[in-house]
Amino acid sequence: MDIVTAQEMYERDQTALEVAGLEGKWLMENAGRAVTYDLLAHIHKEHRIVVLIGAGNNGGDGFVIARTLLNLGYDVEAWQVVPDAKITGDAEAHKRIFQASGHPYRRLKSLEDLNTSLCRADVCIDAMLGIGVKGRLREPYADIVRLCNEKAVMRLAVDLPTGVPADEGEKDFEAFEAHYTSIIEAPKLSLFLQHAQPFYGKWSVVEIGLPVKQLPDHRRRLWEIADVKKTLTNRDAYSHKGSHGKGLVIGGSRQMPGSVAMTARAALRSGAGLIAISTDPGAISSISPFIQEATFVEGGGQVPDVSGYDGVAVGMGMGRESLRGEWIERLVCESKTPLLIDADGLYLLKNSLDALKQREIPTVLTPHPGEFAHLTGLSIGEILQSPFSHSKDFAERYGVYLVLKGPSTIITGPDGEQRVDVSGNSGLAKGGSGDVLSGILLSMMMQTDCLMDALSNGCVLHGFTADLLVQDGHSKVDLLASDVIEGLSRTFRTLSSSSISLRSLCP
Ligand SMILES: NC(=O)C1=CN([C@@H]2O[C@H](COP(=O)(O)OP(=O)(O)OC[C@H]3O[C@@H](n4cnc5c(N)ncnc54)[C@H](O)[C@@H]3O)[C@@H](O)[C@H]2O)[C@@H](O)CC1
Ligand SMILES: Nc1ncnc2c1ncn2[C@@H]1O[C@H](COP(=O)(O)OP(=O)(O)O)[C@@H](O)[C@H]1O
Ligand SMILES: [K+]
Repeated sequence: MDIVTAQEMYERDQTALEVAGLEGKWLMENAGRAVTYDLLAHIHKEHRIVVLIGAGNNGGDGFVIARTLLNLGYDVEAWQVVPDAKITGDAEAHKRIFQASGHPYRRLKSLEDLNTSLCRADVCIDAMLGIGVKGRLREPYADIVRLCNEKAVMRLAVDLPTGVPADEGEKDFEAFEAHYTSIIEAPKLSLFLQHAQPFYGKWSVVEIGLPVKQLPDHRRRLWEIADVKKTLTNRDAYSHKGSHGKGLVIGGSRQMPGSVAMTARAALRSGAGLIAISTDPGAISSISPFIQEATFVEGGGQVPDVSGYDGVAVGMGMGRESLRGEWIERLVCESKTPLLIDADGLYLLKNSLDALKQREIPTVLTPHPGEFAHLTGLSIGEILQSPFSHSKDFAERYGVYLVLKGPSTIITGPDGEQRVDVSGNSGLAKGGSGDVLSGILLSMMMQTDCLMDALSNGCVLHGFTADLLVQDGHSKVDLLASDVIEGLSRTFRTLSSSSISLRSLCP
């Protein structure tokens, strides 16, 4: 599923008009009807419904929604919250259809009247503003939004909750706090931003009839379990351990032995053929009981020879001694093996970023926002405000694959292509989750030809496993990173079972 900016959404409309002759009025009818049928899942016949209609095309959708609900026999009060002169174009055409259908509407004269209406209502549908919002809300929207947010009604939003910008970059806004948002055609960037997502509540996307094969490809999409199923490579009946990748995990220390153990075990649980661990000799005895299938290469003072491996993951639990920084630089400059750098490795990489540009073999960096802030010199706040553009700038500049982790993980390729994974839950907000992810990613990197697919699949497998575990057997409180490793077996069994509806298991 594509993810778009406001500008890209307008370009899609334009393409629909130019290529398929689909006029705005038709799209508005399609959008309004699709949203209505989507919202019906949350509305009962006895509910009293208020539909709030604003000045632009989102308001036009509102007239279609109000008409459709009234046609179906629901109890609806349609409120036009701006003067008549503001309703123009396609929205005005739909207002005329609404009136011609014999339905009444109310014009906002005082907030008092609307307040009375909202006090009686069970459901409030926000069709005031959508992707056209610019800057902070002006009146009457700001007052109306405050009024709605304080009422004990179910708040449903059309396309975007009024006041939430479609794009990244803006942080200070006031907005309608929806319990549910019915998104038109494609999610907008703000759905994946930590400061904007809560305004959407739960959400889903409705299709409105755009000519999908003709639309511009903005190379930014949501990656879901269905995509994983399509792209995950099968295990051949005649394969041998060498067919599934020989990986090396470099890291761990006497103080932090668990991290490499989890990375190695997660890689093997995700199908890697062979895994070796290069670590401090003093850490081996505490790691080996946890992962009997792995072999050991004595690490410590030396840069290990990585030439015999199909993939290397480096940095977890390694410590931050500057000597190791020299290693990382040598690995980056000299190794001809795909490299994944995480945790302390990222910290140490900071002084060698330019070396990344020389590499001809793929490099994957897997920072959380704090590590990405360290790498870029930006603040965590700046990263969270505009994660898509900062990721893209960085990946293109240094020629790397970047996995920016979080509740919405953004995977960016060196050519700027982006994928978003929203699987997972706050049970993963615990030390060790990132080490497990690195192991899954290492395994996927060695088994999938397309690295973007490998990384996107790895992120979804990690999050999906955590989601399965908290649905059954665990809670978000007790979940451990090592539970996720063991939970992978159920995920892979689920993926290979056609009898289970995967969609029903998605969050
Ligand atoms: N393919 C599509 O994108 C389709 C979009 N449709 C709807 O059209 C919407 C976009 O329509 P518009 O471009 O008219 O945008 P909006 O419906 O968001 O409204 C723009 C209006 O809001 C006003 N406005 C902007 N910022 C404001 C602020 N801070 N305070 C107060 N008023 C402000 C503008 O002056 C303008 O009158 C979408 O969100 C969707 O709901 C559907 O009708 C049909 C298809
Ligand atoms: N609240 C959350 N919802 C969904 N996923 C989360 C959440 N918190 C953390 N995660 C996931 O857990 C992992 C944490 O990685 P990281 O911060 O590197 O952990 P650590 O280094 O402590 O092991 C990432 O994959 C991240 O996407
Ligand atoms: K809206």
